[in-house]
Amino acid sequence: MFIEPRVGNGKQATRRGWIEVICGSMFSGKTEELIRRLNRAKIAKQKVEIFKPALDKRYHDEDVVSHNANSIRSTPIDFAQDMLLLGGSCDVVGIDEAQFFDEGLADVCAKLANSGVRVIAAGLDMDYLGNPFGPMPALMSVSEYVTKVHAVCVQCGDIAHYSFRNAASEQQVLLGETDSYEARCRHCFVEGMKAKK
Ligand SMILES: Nc1ncnc2c1ncn2[C@@H]1O[C@H](COP(=O)(O)OP(=O)(O)O)[C@@H](O)[C@H]1O
Ligand SMILES: Cc1cn([C@H]2C[C@H](O)[C@@H](COP(=O)(O)O)O2)c(=O)[nH]c1=O
Ligand SMILES: [Zn+2]
Repeated sequence: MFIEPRVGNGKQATRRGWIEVICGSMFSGKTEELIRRLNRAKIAKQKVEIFKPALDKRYHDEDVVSHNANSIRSTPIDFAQDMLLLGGSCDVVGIDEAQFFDEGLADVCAKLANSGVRVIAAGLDMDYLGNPFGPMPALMSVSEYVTKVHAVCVQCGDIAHYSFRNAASEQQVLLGETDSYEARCRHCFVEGMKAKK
């Protein structure tokens, strides 16, 4: 389990920020883990702001909601840049569905962290083809902490780190749940991709 770091010699003149990334496939518990960390920050009476891409309105217009119905209030925004205005005065900024943000995300998160904000971003590291998703690789490379969480393969019960798409669409962005996706291990993902051809 991720434990909030508290390091340093206590002589720092200014607040220090950092970036945490929670990544993995669909159903791997990214949103649950994000909500857990943000709730702990709220218990510590820290000022918390949560953002999600405006395009993700699967469960709720504003809330970030996990597959097992945990939720937390968030602000939907269109551009990563919007976080600078709203998140700059916070102790902690949470981001869900980070893969849907524009390529400016890593830079925005770095700016927030440099100004003393703790940034926690959750997102898919790979799309349905198994390719890196949007700004995630860049974000992971500038982060202090990367936690990869795993789902359970619905085919064989092994650990899953792929999101296998059952729907016909070949667009990278296709919002959905178990209607269109299943968590799969490497073996079952490769078998599924072969069967599609
Ligand atoms: N194949 C699966 N493997 C693991 N958890 C699953 C699976 N399918 C559904 N779930 C549910 O999804 C929850 C995780 O949801 P969530 O945090 O929203 O995941 P993510 O944000 O990574 O998609 C689990 O606690 C479990 O209740
Ligand atoms: C793999 C993949 C997923 N999506 C969509 C499907 C869901 O709406 C979200 C992921 O949500 P989760 O909280 O991680 O379960 O992303 C997509 O648009 N394209 C893809 O390749
Ligand atoms: Zn499997």
